Amino acid sequence: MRSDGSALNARRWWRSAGFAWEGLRHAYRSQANFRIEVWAGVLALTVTILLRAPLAPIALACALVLALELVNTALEAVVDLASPELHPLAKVAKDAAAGAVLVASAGALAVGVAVLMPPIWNWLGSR
Ligand SMILES: Nc1ncnc2c1ncn2[C@@H]1O[C@H](COP(=O)(O)OP(=O)(O)OP(=O)(O)O)[C@@H](O)[C@H]1O
Repeated sequence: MRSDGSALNARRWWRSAGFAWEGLRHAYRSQANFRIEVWAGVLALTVTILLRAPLAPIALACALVLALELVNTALEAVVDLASPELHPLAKVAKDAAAGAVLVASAGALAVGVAVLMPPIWNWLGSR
């Protein structure tokens, strides 16, 4: 009984993970900003690892920006579905979601500068 339930849960989890992966692929293909943020994140993580700087704040900042960009993409799709015509509330929804990405990006930039600048200065000074 119990093992049946676990097997079912594992299958359901993999199915949900597959849908989430499809969402990520869709965002990467259709959203230029998401592609830029993915590669900026890869660059930031690579530099962090090479400089042996603290990884957790950089990884969290990158994850926050990417997650909010995905939510922004989802919200844009829902707004376009619900309100194909121009509507002031559709504008509020899209602008606020874009604002959330902007706030997270500014925060991530601040974290990146605070965490990476000291080791970058040290590295430059030692050359
Ligand atoms: N249905 C709508 N009603 C009112 N204003 C809208 C509507 N759709 C879009 N807008 C306005 O146009 C702006 C850009 O909308 P759009 O859907 O092109 O978003 P975007 O951020 O450019 O999307 P993408 O990431 O796909 O380039 C919105 O932020 C909003 O101000």
